[in-house]
This record gives sequence, C-alpha cells and structure tokens, in this order.
Amino acid sequence: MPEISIVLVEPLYEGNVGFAARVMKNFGFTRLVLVNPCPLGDDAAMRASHARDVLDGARRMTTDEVYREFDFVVTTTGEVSKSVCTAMRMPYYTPAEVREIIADIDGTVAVLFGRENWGLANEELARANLICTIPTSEAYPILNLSHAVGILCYELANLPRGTYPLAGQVEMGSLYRHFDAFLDRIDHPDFKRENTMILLRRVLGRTKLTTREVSTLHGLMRRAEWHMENKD
Ligand SMILES: C[S@@+](CC[C@H](N)C(=O)[O-])C[C@H]1O[C@@H](n2cnc3c(N)ncnc32)[C@H](O)[C@@H]1O
Repeated sequence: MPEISIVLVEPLYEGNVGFAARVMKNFGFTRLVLVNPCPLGDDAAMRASHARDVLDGARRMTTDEVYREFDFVVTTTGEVSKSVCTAMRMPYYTPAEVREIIADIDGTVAVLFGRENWGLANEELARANLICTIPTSEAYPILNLSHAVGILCYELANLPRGTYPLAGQVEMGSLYRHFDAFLDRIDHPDFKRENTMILLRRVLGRTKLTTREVSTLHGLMRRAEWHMENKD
C-alpha cells in the first residue's frame, strides 16, 4: 500500500481539523499534515474524539516541503469548471480513478485539501501529479472540508501493498529543469515556454515514471545536446 498522508492546507476552522482526524482514523489513516493551520484547541480535540492521537501527531509542513518530500501528490477541488483543470486543460480524476492509479505505488502519496473559503490556488493545484474531484450535485458541488477528506479516505482505504518504484519529486524536479534547459538549447520560443512546461508536467506527472525511466530521459536529452554541440 502506498504510504498515504492527508494534508490540510491552511484550514480555518479547528472543528474541521478535528473531524478530518476522526474520519481518517475511521478508515485506518493516521498520517495528518497541517500547512499553516488555525490555532487548534478544545474544539478540534472534541471533534477528533477517539482520534486525538492523529490530531496530536500531525506534522507541520509548508506546501513546498510537501511537494519536495512526497513521491506523488494528489490535489482536490470541487471547482472543476473555474479551476486550472479547464484553464490549463488538466484532466481531473474521481476518487475511484485515483485509487486505481496510485494502487501499485511503492512510495509516499500526499492528498491535499484546500482552505474552507477558497480552496487551493491554481498554482497549488497544477503542481500535483493528479487533480481529483468528487462527483457531486451540480446544484451544490462544494463539500465541507472534512466530508471531502472522508470520501477520499473511504475510497483509498485498504489498498494492497504497492510494488511500483516511483521516481520521487526531487528526481522529477531535476527532469523538468533539464527539459527547461533543453528548450533553451533548441531555441524554443520564450512566449511558448510556460505552456510547454505545463504540458510536460501534466503529461509526465501522471505517467508515474520510475527512477530508471527518468534517468533514460536525461540520457536522451544529454545525447541530443552532445550532437548539437558536435554537429560541425
Ligand atoms: C469548502 S472547500 C473550498 C471551496 C473552494 N471553493 C473549492 O472548491 O476548492 C474545502 C476543500 O474541500 C475539498 N472539496 C470540497 N468539495 C470537493 C469536491 N467536490 N471534490 C473534491 N474536493 C472537494 C477541496 O480540497 C477544497 O479545497
């Protein structure tokens, strides 16, 4: 089973943090990460009920640290139509599809949930390997934060042991930087650069590259660079 952490980004209400801890424990999850949360006091503890251990054991991290540390990052949003999904043509996945995609990963997975008032920023959503949306009624698609956590926990519970050796975010970051430098070498137009890099992240992010495949892609680019240098 991939090692799954639930990450709450800047939660505003301690009650939601407590409820999230509780529903995580209901489905067997214990790794809670909090990014710049509201102060947590009696209300959070009361809502966590018998999941105080999950709440008390929560790690504090920044979003950058999450993206650096975890091998695979899933972000969640209820606002598919307005979000980066349509603006940048990012595909989005249901919780059941996410389960299928991450099931064989032997590594760490972070599932990010956004702020109660405005969710996750487009940049936060777009850095992920996958974007997940829970199908809901169009009349009111936005779930309460802890309810959304509950649905993902239900869907991702009891995954079998993963065996797929995924390349980590650090390796993927270095691959994207190499692509960026490679685009310089082939005089790729500046005005297209941002969209091309988004496309590369989008395609490569969801393909679950292994360390070996990443190193092969570096090797191919190095070879092309060598030929460009030695063409005369
Ligand atoms: C109250 S919502 C924030 C509202 C914000 N306008 C949005 O949709 O992202 C808090 C968080 O719950 C999660 N959430 C709410 N509804 C969801 C849905 N239908 N699918 C996936 N996640 C959802 C997302 O992580 C969201 O950032």
